[in-house]
Amino acid sequence: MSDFPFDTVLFDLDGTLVDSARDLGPAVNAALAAIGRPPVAESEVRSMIGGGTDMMLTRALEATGGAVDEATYARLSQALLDHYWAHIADHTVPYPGCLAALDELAALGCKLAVVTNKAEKPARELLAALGMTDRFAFIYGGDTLGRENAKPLPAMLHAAVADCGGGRAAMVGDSTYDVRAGHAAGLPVVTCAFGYHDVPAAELGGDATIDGFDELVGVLRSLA
Ligand SMILES: O=C(O)COP(=O)(O)O
Ligand SMILES: [Mg+2]
Repeated sequence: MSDFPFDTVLFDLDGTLVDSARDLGPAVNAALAAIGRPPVAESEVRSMIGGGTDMMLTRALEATGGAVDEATYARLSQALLDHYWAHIADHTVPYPGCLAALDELAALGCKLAVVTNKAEKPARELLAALGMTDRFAFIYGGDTLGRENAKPLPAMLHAAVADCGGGRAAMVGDSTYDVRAGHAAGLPVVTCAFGYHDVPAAELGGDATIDGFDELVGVLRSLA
């Protein structure tokens, strides 16, 4: 029996397991270009990720001249998804040390699951493209339980923990959505300084922050 304090560890995807801004940025810029808007810089896109691709599009439109009518929005949302689907893993990679940390947690007997606001289909496609699918017992996307149940609500987290067999669980994420969802689910939350957020990770209100995946297992032990 492992003395590790958690049975289940839930992970956010974008900005936590994988650095995906270099593929999400061009996708949102393809949508903006369709209506003649200027592109947003990658540094700016990074602060728009975390609420799902529609939230990213809404924020990019606000930053480049304001909202558009519903029909245009629907067209741009589809353009973004089409571009993203075609380039989902062109540049996206797991963060340094991520795979080793997942191996270590698995060896400690932890069940691992993904709880992302990215829609489930592209989340699965991305994890498959990176050869990461089999590491996770369950993969929840922002639409798996209906968009209205995406983070910051805790529904996906509750479901994923139950799927993993219950027990002691922790959440690892990079944004306010993750901290709020984790705490609403009653879980300790580790935030990732290397991810996407508009305030420093240490100010997101999580229980601990890591600067790299080499710190994750030790930090989780310290949360016991
Ligand atoms: O697609 C997004 O904006 C966010 O996805 P995440 O929940 O994995 O950070
Ligand atoms: Mg994220």
